Amino acid sequence: MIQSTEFFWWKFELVFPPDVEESFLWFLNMAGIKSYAIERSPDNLQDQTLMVWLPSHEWLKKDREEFENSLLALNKAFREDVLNTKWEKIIDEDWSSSWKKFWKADPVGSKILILPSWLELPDIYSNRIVIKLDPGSAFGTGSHPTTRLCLEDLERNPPLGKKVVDIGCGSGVLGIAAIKLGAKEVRAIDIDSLAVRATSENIVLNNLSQKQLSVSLGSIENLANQLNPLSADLLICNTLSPVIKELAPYFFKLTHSYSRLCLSGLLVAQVEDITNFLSILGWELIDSYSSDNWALIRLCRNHP
Ligand SMILES: C[S@@+](CC[C@H](N)C(=O)[O-])C[C@H]1O[C@@H](n2cnc3c(N)ncnc32)[C@H](O)[C@@H]1O
Repeated sequence: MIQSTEFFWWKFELVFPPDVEESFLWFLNMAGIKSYAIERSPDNLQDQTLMVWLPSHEWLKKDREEFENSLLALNKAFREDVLNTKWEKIIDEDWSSSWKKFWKADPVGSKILILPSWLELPDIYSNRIVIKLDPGSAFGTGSHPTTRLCLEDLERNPPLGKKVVDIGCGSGVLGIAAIKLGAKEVRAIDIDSLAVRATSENIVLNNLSQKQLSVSLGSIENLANQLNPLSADLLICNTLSPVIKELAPYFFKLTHSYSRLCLSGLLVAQVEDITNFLSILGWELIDSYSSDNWALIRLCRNHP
């Protein structure tokens, strides 16, 4: 039995270059770590600091050493030099408020504002479409380039009156944006129960109804195998390239002849490979956009 006085958080910090972020986030996901924050340089080009908060009773000395060694080995694979790491004991502090201080109201594109739920709307952004977010422990603060690419794409191609499916919804940010930009209905799904909880909470925060935006736990096959799968006009999926490849065979089942796919989470270098892969499954590239080495692609069906 753990006494409350014995409990504390380990805050671990690691500085890393932006081009290896995908690998580090993938590693954290694999290690089951969902509570982290990243402090980025304003231009997203300099080294950034990853912070994770680990409960002391689950992360004993050997676990922390193993974790740090695996991260450093990953880092070495990309760079010759080993970057500094730091462990800090955080006593009497709730991790969920520790990372909140790294968040600000964040304008995206020309119309959207991501507003952390604990902040007031700054006057200068009062004419923007506000998406209130409390990400809980789920990915999707809107600050990651892959999420921004999706939000900008929704802004460029507002889904007016459309039915949308959001696979891997994280905090629900994309589904909420889709509704606020005119979508009729969004079905969101995620394999992570924390993401489903965060999305449910963010639906309420943004005064949306379950009819507008519904969320469920599972993967694409759960949606596709439902008695009445939604025939989506737009399918959004922001996750990594290997996951998109796994999900792709289900895209036809959830869409119709004139549907569009909006896929993000890809590295620019992966676009050609994934486009060729999707072409075999009946999807044709319409557009691609990139930011900081990340890419988003839009596709339509190349046959009915
Ligand atoms: C990069 S995050 C994107 C979150 C949010 N959509 C955004 O754009 O910020 C990817 C999300 O996909 C979820 N995910 C990964 N594999 C999945 C799968 N096979 N089916 C559904 N969700 C999945 C993860 O749990 C995570 O929440």
